[in-house]
Parts: sequence; C-alpha cells; structure tokens
Amino acid sequence: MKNSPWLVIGAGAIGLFWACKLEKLGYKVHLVYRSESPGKRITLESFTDEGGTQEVISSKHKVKIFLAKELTESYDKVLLCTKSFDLADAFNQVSNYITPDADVACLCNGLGAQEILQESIQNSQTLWAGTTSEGVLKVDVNHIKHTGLGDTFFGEWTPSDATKVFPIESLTVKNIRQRMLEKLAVNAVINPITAIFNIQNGDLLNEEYKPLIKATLDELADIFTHPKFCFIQESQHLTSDNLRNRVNTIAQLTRLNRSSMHEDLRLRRQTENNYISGFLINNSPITLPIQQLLYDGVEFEEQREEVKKKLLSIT
Ligand SMILES: NC(=O)C1=CN([C@@H]2O[C@H](COP(=O)(O)OP(=O)(O)OC[C@H]3O[C@@H](n4cnc5c(N)ncnc54)[C@H](OP(=O)(O)O)[C@@H]3O)[C@@H](O)[C@H]2O)C=CC1
Ligand SMILES: CC(C)(CO)C(=O)C(=O)O
Repeated sequence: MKNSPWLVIGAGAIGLFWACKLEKLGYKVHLVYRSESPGKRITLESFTDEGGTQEVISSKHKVKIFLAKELTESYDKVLLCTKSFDLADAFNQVSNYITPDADVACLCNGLGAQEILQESIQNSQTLWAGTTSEGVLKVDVNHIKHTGLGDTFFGEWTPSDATKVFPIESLTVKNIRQRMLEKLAVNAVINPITAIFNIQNGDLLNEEYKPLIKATLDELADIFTHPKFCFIQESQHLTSDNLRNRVNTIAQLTRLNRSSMHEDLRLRRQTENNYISGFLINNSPITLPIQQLLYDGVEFEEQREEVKKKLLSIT
C-alpha cells in the first residue's frame, strides 16, 4: 500500500501540512499546485511541549510537485485540500489520472461541496469526507506553521454495506456526517461573527457578544433538533447547551487566532460563506434570521455596518 504515492491536491496550508504528514508516515507524495510552486522541500514548524518547556521544531519534507496538466501516472489515493468552492473543479481536472477503485478524500470546511463531488466520482471509487481541528498557517510558498494541535477523521460520505477502512486506518470513523455537522455548527458561529466584527476568536467570549452568541446558538439548536432537518439523525444531539460548550471551548483554544473567514475577508479573498451559513439557510426547514444577517454581513461589504448594528442590538 505504501508503495503507491498519495496525490495531494492544493498547496495551501492544509495541503502542505498533509504532504508533510504523509511523508512522515512513510508515503511518497505527489503534490498538485495551481498558482505558486512550493518547490520540492516543505518546511514545517511545530511546537513540542517536552518537559514543560515549549520548543519550536522545524522539519523539512520532500515531495514531488506538479501542475495538473503535467500528471502522467495513475493514483489510487487522492487527498483534496482546497477550499469548498474549488473542490469539484480540483477533482475534475485530475479525474483522468485516478484509478477506478481509488480512495478519494477531501478535507474542506462546510457542507454542500461533498455532495457535488460525490456526483463526479465513479461508483467503484470511494469518497472519504474528512474534518480536521488542526490549525495550520501558510507563512510562505513552501513554509507552514502548525498553530494548533487537533484531530482529523475520515469517513465514507455515502456509507456502503462493505466495512471499508480509510488508507490510514486509525483515522477512520463510522459517522463522519455527525462530526461534520458538529464542525459546521462551530464554524457557523465563530467564522462569520469574527469576520464581520474583525476580531480574534477569543474576543467572542467578551461580554458585549454574549446576547448575540446566545441567540445564534439558540437558532442553530432549533434547526439541528428540528424533525424535518435533512441531517436530523446526525444532528439531534446539538442542543443549545451542547453547542455553547463546543463554541466556548474552540474560541478559548484558538483565542489568539483569526478564523479562516476573518482572514479571507481581511485579505479580500473568496470566503466559504455559501458552504457554512449559506448551506444552513438553504437546507433549513425554518427561517433563520440570524444566519441570514451573518450571511449578508460577510457577503455584502456595503451592508456590513448596518448588519453589525442589528447584531449588537439583539437582546
Ligand atoms: N488552515 C487551517 O488551519 C484549516 C483549514 N480548514 C479547511 O481546509 C480547507 C483548506 O484550507 P487551507 O489550506 O487553509 O486553504 P488555502 O486557501 O490555504 O489552500 C487552498 C489551496 O487549494 C488550491 N487549489 C484550489 N483549486 C485548485 C486546483 N484546481 N488545483 C490545485 N490546487 C488548487 C489553492 O491554490 P491557489 O494558491 O492557486 O489559490 C490553495 O493553494 C478549507 O476548507 C479550510 O476551511 C479546516 C481546518 C483548519
Ligand atoms: C475552528 C475554527 C473556527 C478555528 O479558527 C475554524 O475552523 C476556522 O477558522 O475555519
């Protein structure tokens, strides 16, 4: 199994991180980039807590890099590490180089893109959806910093009768949809609010945001526990209290970080809004006035000041 290389698509923070991780696990890695070549060596900086003192360790990892049009081999293990809005195109551009029995994995935030990707994948191939709580920052084209320790899980997006295991067995879980909904819930609170108010994740714990956070969590709990919600089997445990614990914990653990959506707005890049608040609005059996305000505040710069006032006037 380890003889055939992994094809990793996307040389962003997560793609470079997984290229290093797979190389450390003993796999060969072929990495596809789109705009900027990362070169053949990637530097990964991570923290250790050896004997109570925090140290930064830097390691170098060798990968082979390609533009999609330069590929010639066929791959049976593929890991897509793009943002959700690029996922289907990124797969389609390499689909001729993927074996009919391949394991195809994706690791993007939000929901909606996985279902579109499933439609492009052959029945004989397996789509593994993944979710990660690792924090990674790309500081240069070939240099990443591991900013937060976390876990990563993969599960079959459309579960089959056969008990399949992910090529890295220890990362396999049975109900990936449940884990993805839990992550979606956290992202639907932290990402748009930090982006709209231009604050770090930890600032959400400040007194001035308490009524807004409470109202946002209550609204999310109403969808996730609604009998007509399409993922009710996987989401019914997400009550307001359960969500509050998750959001507070992540806001605390990542208190000095900017959320990915905050960073995208700051750098005027496309956000994953359509796959977070947008997904919830489009799939909710009830109207979602707060998610709609959050969606609009992220999407439409000219409405942002007005949206902020409305969000802060929630009691
Ligand atoms: N970074 C983090 O700590 C975390 C990220 N995530 C999620 O992981 C996903 C990836 O995040 P992240 O790595 O930070 O995002 P980045 O924007 O840093 O990286 C995405 C990369 O995908 C590349 N890409 C897009 N389309 C293609 C294509 N067709 N062919 C080749 N490469 C392509 C982009 O290339 P180009 O440079 O040309 O734009 C970019 O380098 C997101 O959904 C994010 O929400 C989840 C948890 C933590
Ligand atoms: C968990 C969180 C909110 C950490 O910042 C994240 O996933 C993101 O920024 O997209």
